[in-house]
Amino acid sequence: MKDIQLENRAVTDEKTKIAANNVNVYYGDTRAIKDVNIDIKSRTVTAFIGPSGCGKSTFLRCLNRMNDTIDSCRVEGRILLDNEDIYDTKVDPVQLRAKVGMVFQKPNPFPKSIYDNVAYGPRIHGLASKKADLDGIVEDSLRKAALWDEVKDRLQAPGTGLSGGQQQRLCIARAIATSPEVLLMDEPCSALDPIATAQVEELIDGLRTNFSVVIVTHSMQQAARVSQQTAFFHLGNLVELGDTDHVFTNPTDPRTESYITGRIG
Ligand SMILES: Nc1ncnc2c1ncn2[C@@H]1O[C@H](COP(=O)(O)OP(=O)(O)OP(=O)(O)O)[C@@H](O)[C@H]1O
Repeated sequence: MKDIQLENRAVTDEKTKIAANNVNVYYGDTRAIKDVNIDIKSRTVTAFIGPSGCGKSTFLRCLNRMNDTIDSCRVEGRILLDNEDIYDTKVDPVQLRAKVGMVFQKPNPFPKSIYDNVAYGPRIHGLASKKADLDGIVEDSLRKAALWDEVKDRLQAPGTGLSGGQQQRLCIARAIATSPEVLLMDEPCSALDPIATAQVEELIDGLRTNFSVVIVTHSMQQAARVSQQTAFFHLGNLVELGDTDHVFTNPTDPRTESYITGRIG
C-alpha cells in the first residue's frame, strides 16, 4: 500500500442503519451488481472503493432508489432502512430521498439564490411553517456544511456564483436541510481542488455526528482519511467489507490486496 495515512477511527455506532440482502441490479440483461449483502452502520462513514465500472455508483444509487429514474435498470433483493423495505410499494421515493439524501460528483446548485437552494427541500416537504423557522433551518444547514461564515452576508446571491468547493458545500447544505438520516456521496470531491477537497473531507468527518454517510471514492487515500468502514467492490461483487484500517492493512481477500497495492484497477 503506497502512502496511505490511516487514522484511528473506530466505528462510532454499531447499529445497522441500512441492510441490503441479496441485491442484484441489471441494466437490461446485463447484471451490474451480483448478490450483494451489506450492513451499513449508523453514524459511521462507509467508503465504497473499487476499480472503474465495478458497480459502486450503481449500488449507491440503490440506497435511495435513484436507479428508479433509469428506465433500463432493475433492482432485485431487499434493502431495509431501519428495518423497513425501501422498495415496498407504499414507500414514496420522494420522501425516501429526503431521508436518504445525495450529493453528486459535480456540484449542481439550482439556478437560485444560496438561501433558496437550501430552503428548497424544507419548503417542498413542509418542514417550516414560519419564515423564522425556515431561516433557522437554512442557517443550521449552512453551518453544518461549514459554509455559513462565507455566505451569511450574501444569502440572496446566486448559488452558481460560488467557487466549486463552496458550491459543493452548498449542495451538502441542501442535502442536509431536510434532516436526512443517511447521506450518499458519489465522488463528492472529484471536481474540487486539494484545498476544497480537504474542507469537504473535514466536513464529512463532522457529519457522522448526525448522519450515516456512504461515500464512493476513487481515492484510497480519501477512503482511509474519512471512513471507518470500507467496502471493496470488484466486477459487481462486494468482495470485502470491514473496518477501514483492517481493509487497508490486512485485507482478507487477495483481490482487495491487489487493488490496494495497485496491481488491479
Ligand atoms: N445507465 C446505465 N446503463 C447501462 N449500463 C450502465 C449504466 N450505468 C452504469 N452502467 C454499467 O454498470 C456497470 C457499473 O457501473 P458503475 O457506474 O456503477 O460503476 P462504478 O464502479 O461507479 O464506476 P466508476 O468508478 O467508473 O464511476 C458498468 O459496467 C457500467 O458500464
